[in-house]
Amino acid sequence: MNNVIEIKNLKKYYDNTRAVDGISFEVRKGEVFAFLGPNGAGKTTTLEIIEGLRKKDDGEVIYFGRYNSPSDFYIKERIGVQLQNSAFFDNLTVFETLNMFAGLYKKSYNVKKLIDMISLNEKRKAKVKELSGGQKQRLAIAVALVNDPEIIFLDEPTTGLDPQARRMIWEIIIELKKSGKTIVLTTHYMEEAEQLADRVHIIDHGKIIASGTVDDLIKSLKKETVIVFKTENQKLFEEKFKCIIIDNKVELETNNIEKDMLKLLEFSKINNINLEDILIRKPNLEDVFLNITGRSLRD
Ligand SMILES: Nc1ncnc2c1ncn2[C@@H]1O[C@H](COP(=O)(O)OP(=O)(O)OP(=O)(O)O)[C@@H](O)[C@H]1O
Repeated sequence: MNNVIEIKNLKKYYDNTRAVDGISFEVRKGEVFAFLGPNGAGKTTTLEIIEGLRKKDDGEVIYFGRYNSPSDFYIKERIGVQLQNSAFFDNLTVFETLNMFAGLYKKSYNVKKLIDMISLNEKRKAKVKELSGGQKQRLAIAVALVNDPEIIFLDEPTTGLDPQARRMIWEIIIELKKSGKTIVLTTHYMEEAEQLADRVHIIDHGKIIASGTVDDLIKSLKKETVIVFKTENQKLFEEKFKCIIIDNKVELETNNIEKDMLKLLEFSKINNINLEDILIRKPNLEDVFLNITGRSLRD
């Protein structure tokens, strides 16, 4: 039995919003499973239903092949949850906070080791209110680990953090995977999914619109290269070459870079148009999302 979680036809509607619109997937033991999607796609709602924090309207959540209630004590002892916004007691120290949470479980991780794991040793006596955003987020992950869970849910663990703080969290997640934990992660950062995930499920308007390994998803585009440039005449290129405009740049996906590059340059010369900041890159998950939805992940 390799699936630790199976989700069947999950639904959650709010008035006119189909927050989760009939999604099914499974999470395999030991993998980093990522939900990638823009704001409002339904990631948090899905996660919170699986965690037992929100009620579903329909569908099934099955843990370890047989338990269908996340609020069962058996399940609670085996999962760890980091919410998108965690509220801690401002005046407790890092050590006191973790010690308090550890006291809630039958089995708990050694708090000193946990502090080591999240590299907050120097801050163990600091009060929560004195921590930086990245340090607070690492504390939130440590709280999720306090019961030494088999499955860890991380809801947008690096949102709003600077690149260095983000990397520190990525390293913690990589170490957790190495130690055999299963990690379910949501993110709207394509790089995060690319760096960490064994399998990515792209979610939009409450539906899973693509899933697979990062490589498989990118290969599904069937394009080898993307030419990116800036110009003041974006519309002209959009019409003539079926380019996409994203972040004020023009992007052309191609399987024949020499031919298409020449065409672009000739066209710009004939029409006396300047092309600036030309670069060539490999396709990424952002392109996958764009090709399916016609929108950018960051819209
Ligand atoms: N309690 C609620 N009442 C009404 N609508 C809600 C509620 N919670 C979520 N929604 C709506 O459901 C949709 C999905 O929201 P959800 O928070 O799950 O998305 P998300 O992908 O996690 O986005 P974000 O990254 O912004 O958190 C959104 O349109 C949101 O406005």
